[in-house]
Amino acid sequence: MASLSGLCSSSPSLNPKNPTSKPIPSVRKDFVAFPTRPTRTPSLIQTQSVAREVSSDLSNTNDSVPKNAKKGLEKDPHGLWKRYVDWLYQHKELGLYLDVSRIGFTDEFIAEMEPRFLAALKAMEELEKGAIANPDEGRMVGHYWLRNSNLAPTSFLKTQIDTTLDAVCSFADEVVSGKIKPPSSSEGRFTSILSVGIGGSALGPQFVAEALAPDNPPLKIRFIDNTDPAGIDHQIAQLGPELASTLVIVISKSGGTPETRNGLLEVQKAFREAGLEFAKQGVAITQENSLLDNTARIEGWLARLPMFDWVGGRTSEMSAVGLLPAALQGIDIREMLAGASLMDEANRTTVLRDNPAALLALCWYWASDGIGSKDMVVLPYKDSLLLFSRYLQQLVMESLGKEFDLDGNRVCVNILNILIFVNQGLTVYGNKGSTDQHAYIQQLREGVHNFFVTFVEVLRDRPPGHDWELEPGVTCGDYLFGMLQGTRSALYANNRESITVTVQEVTPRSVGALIALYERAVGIYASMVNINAYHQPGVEAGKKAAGEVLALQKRVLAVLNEASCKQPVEPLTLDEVAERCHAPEDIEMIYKIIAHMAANDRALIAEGSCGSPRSIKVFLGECIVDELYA
Ligand SMILES: O=P(O)(O)OC[C@H]1O[C@](O)(CO)[C@@H](O)[C@@H]1O
Repeated sequence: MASLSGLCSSSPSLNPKNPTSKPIPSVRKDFVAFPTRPTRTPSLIQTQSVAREVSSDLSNTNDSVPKNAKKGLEKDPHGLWKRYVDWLYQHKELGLYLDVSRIGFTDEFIAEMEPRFLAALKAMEELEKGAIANPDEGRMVGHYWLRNSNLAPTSFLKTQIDTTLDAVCSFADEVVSGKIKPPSSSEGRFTSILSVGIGGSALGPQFVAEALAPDNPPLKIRFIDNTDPAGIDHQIAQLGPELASTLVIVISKSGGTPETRNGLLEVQKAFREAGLEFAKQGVAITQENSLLDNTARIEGWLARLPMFDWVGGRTSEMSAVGLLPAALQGIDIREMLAGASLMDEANRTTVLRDNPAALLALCWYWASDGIGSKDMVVLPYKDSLLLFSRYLQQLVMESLGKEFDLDGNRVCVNILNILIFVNQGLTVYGNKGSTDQHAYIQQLREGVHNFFVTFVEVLRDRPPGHDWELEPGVTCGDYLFGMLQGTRSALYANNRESITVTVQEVTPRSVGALIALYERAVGIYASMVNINAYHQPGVEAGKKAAGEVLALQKRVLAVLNEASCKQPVEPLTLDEVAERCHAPEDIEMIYKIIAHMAANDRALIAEGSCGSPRSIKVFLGECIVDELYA
């Protein structure tokens, strides 16, 4: 019998199909139920988060989840106030507070986690010094250098960072001042930005625009962040004649992401149709010599700015990716960088109580048992921070959602003396308060207990001089405040844990600090659970499968085209198409391809209907004489 605490190697004998595997017991924390103060043990996790494989004959195990029992949450008001004061973190210069008192961690837990915390900080130190912190891709991880280039491990990298920042600032200044202008707009200056990019090449700029863009920015921003043709058409239609004064920023680290390429091609077509010269209005932000970079260089685009190999997409907000769009909207990017840098500084201390990112990571670990057994609901009580949860979704989930740890093992946990494999991750969702009060907070208060909350509080309601009392002694912002505090209390009363991050105001400085806080918390948490936070192997699987679907579609088209070029036209059943494609096992996908083409008038159904796949006979509307279809 193996030790019952730990990380397990992925031995083939643990395959779910292996007959030696035992069924997963249905275990829920609620089974250890106490009416007011539930005692939870970290080794009991919710069934929805457990993996499918179980074995009681495991080797190579060690600690994955501390075994100290979770105590009930403090409910005594004096005890709670003491806990609040004892653990309250404040960053004076940033005006940022972190309250972790409503997470129920114990002193024993902190003591038990200390070695991991210190090891994680050591790993962060190495990372900042330029270690290959992303071993799979053999890359350094250098987003922290972006806000303090003196930290860059070589003078070459420092110069790259400084030069790029200067280039971003001067290009933005020249565009905003009208020195760089669109070639054929009556406006005489650029008025809009159309940002084309996806994932980390969109989410940061979207979050920052929503949070910080002034009401009347020098350039308004729009985004194309998908390959949805209707969505793209909508953005272009909304621009209308303003396309002539629109700066198109195409952002892709790799320079080869299909959705972004498609967005670019669609926008270029719109430019052609409007009689505009795209190159004079196009900017590329990408790695040197990527496909996008080469295209931009050959076509002579207005500007090209670099993305660095050592900056991941989801941590690229402080690179040209986030800085250029922000600067063009009149956002003070040096303040954003300063906020991030101050936060980074704070997160280097080995004193846990003074390290906000480590506090966050420990809370996540406690609340989700170090295996993501609970979701993180992010609730900013401020409209302008609406996109924070969406931004964090990628930052956290793409970083932490991993099957294997850094040693190539899968995590396993002990549930009632049975070891169960779990994949790592931490689910993030949320919108904003108090809007969500009228949507899903009912479930948070009384429904399935599978989450912890992060409240984001902004102390300043609106700029000075604009406030008024809509009833005696009470402003609109007081209501928002009351809703936040009320929800926090009501959730806690029902044993729902929460963290509260408070900032004075939503400013470039505080937004920079928030981004830096979460970037570091993710890094520390990943170290604590021994995973690579900086790669995304799972995303590749979906991309590869999408490529295979498109390759199959081309074969389907060729087969249909051949039959449709016959005289008379030969409508084919799905079985016939699959057989001629030499892909009988892909018949369902072939059906979906044909149904999609038929819905878009690119294939004609001769017989039957898409609701009865076996009845379908299909052909193309015209015979295409093109070698691509051969
Ligand atoms: O900037 P790129 O290379 O276009 O990638 C966009 C996004 O795609 C991903 O690689 C996932 O597919 C993200 O990590 C990244 O932010």
